[in-house]
Amino acid sequence: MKRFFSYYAPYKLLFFTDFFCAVVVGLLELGFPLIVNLFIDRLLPSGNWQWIIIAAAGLILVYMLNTFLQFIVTYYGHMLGTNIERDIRNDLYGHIQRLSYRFFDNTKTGKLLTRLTNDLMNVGEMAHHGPEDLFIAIMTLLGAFAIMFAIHPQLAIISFIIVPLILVIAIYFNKKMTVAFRELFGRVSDFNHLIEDKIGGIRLVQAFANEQREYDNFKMINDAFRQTKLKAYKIMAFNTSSTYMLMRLVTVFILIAGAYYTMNGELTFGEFAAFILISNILFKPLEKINAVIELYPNGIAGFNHFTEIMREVPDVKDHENAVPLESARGQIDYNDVTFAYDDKTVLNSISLAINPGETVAFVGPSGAGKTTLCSLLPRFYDVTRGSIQVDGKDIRDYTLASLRENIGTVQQDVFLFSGTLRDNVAYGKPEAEDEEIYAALEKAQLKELVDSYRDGLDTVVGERGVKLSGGQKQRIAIARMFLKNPPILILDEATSALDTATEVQIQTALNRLAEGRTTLVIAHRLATIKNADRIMVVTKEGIAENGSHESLMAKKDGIYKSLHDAQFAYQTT
Ligand SMILES: Nc1ncnc2c1ncn2[C@@H]1O[C@H](COP(=O)(O)OP(=O)(O)OP(=O)(O)O)[C@@H](O)[C@H]1O
Repeated sequence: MKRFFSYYAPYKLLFFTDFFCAVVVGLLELGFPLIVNLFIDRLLPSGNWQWIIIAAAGLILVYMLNTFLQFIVTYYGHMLGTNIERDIRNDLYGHIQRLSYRFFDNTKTGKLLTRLTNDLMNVGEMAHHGPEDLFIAIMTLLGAFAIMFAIHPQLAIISFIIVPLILVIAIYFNKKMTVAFRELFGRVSDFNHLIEDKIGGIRLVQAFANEQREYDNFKMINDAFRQTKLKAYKIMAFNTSSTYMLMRLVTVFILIAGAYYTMNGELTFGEFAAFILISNILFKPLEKINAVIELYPNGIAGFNHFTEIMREVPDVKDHENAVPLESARGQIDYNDVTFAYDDKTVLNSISLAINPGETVAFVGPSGAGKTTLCSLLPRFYDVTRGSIQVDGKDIRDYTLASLRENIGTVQQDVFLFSGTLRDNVAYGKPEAEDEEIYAALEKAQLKELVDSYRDGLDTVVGERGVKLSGGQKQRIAIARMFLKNPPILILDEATSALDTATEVQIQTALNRLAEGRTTLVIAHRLATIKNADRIMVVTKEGIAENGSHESLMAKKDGIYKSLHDAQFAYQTT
């Protein structure tokens, strides 16, 4: 709660203006029955039209003022809620971005989508309506009671007897709704996950002609979503209708008891009318309290989900005395490195040294841990035991941002953002001039292609770059690296076969990119790494072989030699 209210701090003025206007609106509403009372008991018997018109004109002024205040309450009140929603969303997004690979390995994107959208909309609604409506409702109830009590204490007490019962019922249903809405939120997030997964993979679905199966699956989840929603709405309907019934009972009570007191001469006609009108006004705060109670579970569930994610601590982060890595020379040392994903040990006591400017290729069976080994260098994960050093210093002693600025990664599965070519190439250097971008494209063997597009650098690449071929995407990733110009490179070689011309283009671009940088290549096709300074064979047991292509080929029963021979035999068949 403390955290929730801290979001109001920057908007104190907005909050109090909105609050003040809402209080005045509530008070002015209460004035109307009193004016009717005056009308019936004083002005009507006097027969003085002048006073009647003055009173009517006064009433119009009051209504105009109220209309203006209502506008402020509705607009600025929602502005308050939206501002808070925006701030919470910014904090959440900022935090999510800092979380480590491990978090994303175990979290569904659809869930995060729900947290950032639906959940926070509900929090915004609660932020606006929660405290304000509750306070105004309680104030109006007390004000109404005070007026009724001043007119006729006994009738006032009779009218209010049911109010606590209405509140008790509302609280009872609120508890039930909290449970129902929590379930509903879970369903929304499953739903978003499903949509994200299946629409993202629509090409695969269509390629396997699995539309019907996916549609049936979707219908099933959609139905479960509907069921959960109906459950929540049923509780809501019980709450609304039982409260409505009890509130109408209040009117009947007032009618009967009021008629009795009026006939006994304890109440004037005007006071009787005022009582009935106030009982109608009474419904408003009760309905408001009810609405807040309906809103509350949504908002609380949303805010709880928010705090849950905010409590996630990134397992890879800067330590207090971390220093920036300026421009790395590129000396890399793995010292007795062991690494496990959760409880699955992938790397065991690996030690290796790479000299500045050297190109080292990692080869080995699939799943041996080549990618994992390289992803420890930019600290996508931290080592479980041992240490990795860059230029003689533990990478955990450098600030994370500076370490990653010094390392460029070209992944086998190139990710492009939906935007233009310029956005994607200049992603690592947004301030780059067009000439620089073109120079990078040239080095990546892509300039001709970009020139052939009518929109040049402004060509839209489609979602995840669907409008480009695999080879083109690879070269965009390479161009990105030319622009970023890091001293250390990690190249996760594409496994997919490209045509010879494209392969030659990419290889030329990669060789050029590797020049003068310390380069770690995760190699799948051995033909491409013959010229690497050194080749290391990674197996589940560790680095099994280490040397140049020639020296490894000279080993009679060497793993590299057998891998190489097997690939060569496969390619020539
Ligand atoms: N994020 C992850 N969470 C849990 N286990 C993982 C994760 N990434 C990889 N693994 C597991 O770690 C092991 C090593 O995977 P890695 O991708 O490093 O191997 P690789 O040698 O690069 O394989 P390939 O040549 O097929 O790309 C595999 O058994 C894999 O299943």
